[in-house]
Amino acid sequence: MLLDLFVLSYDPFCRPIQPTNFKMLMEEYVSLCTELSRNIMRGIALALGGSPYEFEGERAGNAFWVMRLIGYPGVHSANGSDIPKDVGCGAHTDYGLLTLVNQDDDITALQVRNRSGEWIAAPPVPGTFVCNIGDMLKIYSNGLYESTLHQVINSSPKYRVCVAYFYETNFDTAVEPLDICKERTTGAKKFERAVYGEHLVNKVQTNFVY
Ligand SMILES: O=C(O)CCC(=O)C(=O)O
Ligand SMILES: [Fe+2]
Repeated sequence: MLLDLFVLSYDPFCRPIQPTNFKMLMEEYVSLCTELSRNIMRGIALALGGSPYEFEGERAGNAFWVMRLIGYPGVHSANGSDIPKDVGCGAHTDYGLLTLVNQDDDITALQVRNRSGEWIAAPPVPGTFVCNIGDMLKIYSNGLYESTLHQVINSSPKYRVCVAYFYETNFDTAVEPLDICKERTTGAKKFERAVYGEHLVNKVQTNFVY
C-alpha cells in the first residue's frame, strides 16, 4: 500500500492550523456528513421495517466518526508496461455503519466485488458520494445489508484524492442483529454480537501491517 494519509477524528488538537480556513471547512464538512449519514440511517431503518430512530439513542446516538483524507500518487511509467499494482488500498470492508466516499471526478480507481466475485469499477459520478455499507450495519441487519468488499488501484498518472467519512456506532456499543431483521431473514441470528471498538481495533491491527 502506498499513499498519503491524513486522519481526522474527534480530537480537535489533531487538526492542522494551516491553511487557516482548513479547520473551519473540515468542521463544517464533518457536520454536514454527520447529518446526511444520520438521515440515510433513518431511511435504512424504515426500509428494514423499524422506526426511523432505530439506530439512534444507545445504538449510534452519539456517532463516532473518522474522516480520512487520502492521496494516491499517480503512476509514472517510461514505457507503459511496468505499472505497479500497489498504488492503492487493499481489499477490505469498512468497519462501521456507513462510509461516504467523495472521490476525484476524473479518475476511476475504486473497485467493488460483486456477488459473482468479480471486481467491478465504481466510477465517480460528479456531485455524488459512493456510500459503502460497513460491518456493523451488516450485523444489525442480519445480513440484509452486505458490507461490500472494495479496493482502490490508482493506475492513472494523476494524483488522486479521496475524502472518506466514516459514520460508526459508539465505540462501546455491543452490536447484534435486530429482532426485526431476524424476523425478516431466517429467524435466527447469522452473526455474533460484536463490540464496535474491539472490532475496529482488531481490523486496524490486521489491515495495516507496518
Ligand atoms: O479511496 C477510496 O476511494 C476509498 C478508500 C477506502 O476504501 C477507505 O479508506 O476505507
Ligand atoms: Fe474502505
